[in-house]
Amino acid sequence: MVIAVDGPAASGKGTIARALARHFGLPHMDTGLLYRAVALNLWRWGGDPASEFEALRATHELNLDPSDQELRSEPVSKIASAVSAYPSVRAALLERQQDFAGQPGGAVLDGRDIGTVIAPDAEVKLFVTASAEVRAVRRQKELDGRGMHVRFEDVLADIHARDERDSSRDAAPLREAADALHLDTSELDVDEAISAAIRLVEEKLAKA
Ligand SMILES: Nc1ncnc2c1ncn2[C@@H]1O[C@H](COP(=O)(O)OP(=O)(O)OP(=O)(O)O)[C@@H](O)[C@H]1O
Ligand SMILES: Nc1ccn([C@@H]2O[C@H](COP(=O)(O)O)[C@@H](O)[C@H]2O)c(=O)n1
Repeated sequence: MVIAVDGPAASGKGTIARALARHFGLPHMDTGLLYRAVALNLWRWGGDPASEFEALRATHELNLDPSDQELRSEPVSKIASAVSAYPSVRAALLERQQDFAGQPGGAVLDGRDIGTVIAPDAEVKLFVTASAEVRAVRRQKELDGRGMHVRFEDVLADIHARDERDSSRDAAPLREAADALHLDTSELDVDEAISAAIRLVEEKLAKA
């Protein structure tokens, strides 16, 4: 079974995807980390994020170490958002994601284009969202926890900017798939959001 989880920045899709993977005993891929790894490569060798050619070079020999704290740093987040708009960068990362989704037994993947591009035939698609303000509160708290103190207005502006870039790009824009189940977590805490997601998946499987 493949479960596709998409949604905007800090909507809680990663938290939900990890919990679904645990609940259903499936492997999980956070596809945002791939774009972050490309961004980190580019940043470390001083490449120019405005150059699609240089961004594509940064996809070569991609070593992804999810424990690398720099993957989640602000400069890398900004570069990841920029390079993810390049069609050649997306194409370079496609096979890795589709292979993961296609493994025997299935998988859970979260990102922006899982239900629309990576796994359009996924048995279950969730589109996780929350208001921009709620997402900014969550992101600010997360950054605080990592010792990075950023003004709320700046976090909110960054969320708006990322939403705009992710939804307006030509290559695999952030879109809710027509057959996705919509989950708004604005009023839900983590446990409630996870329970709601598990319920939605189980209801969908029961109908199949
Ligand atoms: N329902 C919720 N209520 C409160 N906090 C939440 C909820 N869901 C997630 N969070 C917290 O919000 C932050 C962002 O969550 P998460 O990383 O799951 O979002 P995301 O959509 O995967 O983000 P991104 O795509 O930007 O990496 C985390 O600190 C997480 O613990
Ligand atoms: N399937 C995806 C996943 C991510 N992106 C872009 O990567 C950036 C980092 O992703 P996070 O989920 O870790 O925040 C993000 O800004 C997206 O633009 C993507 O395009 N497609």
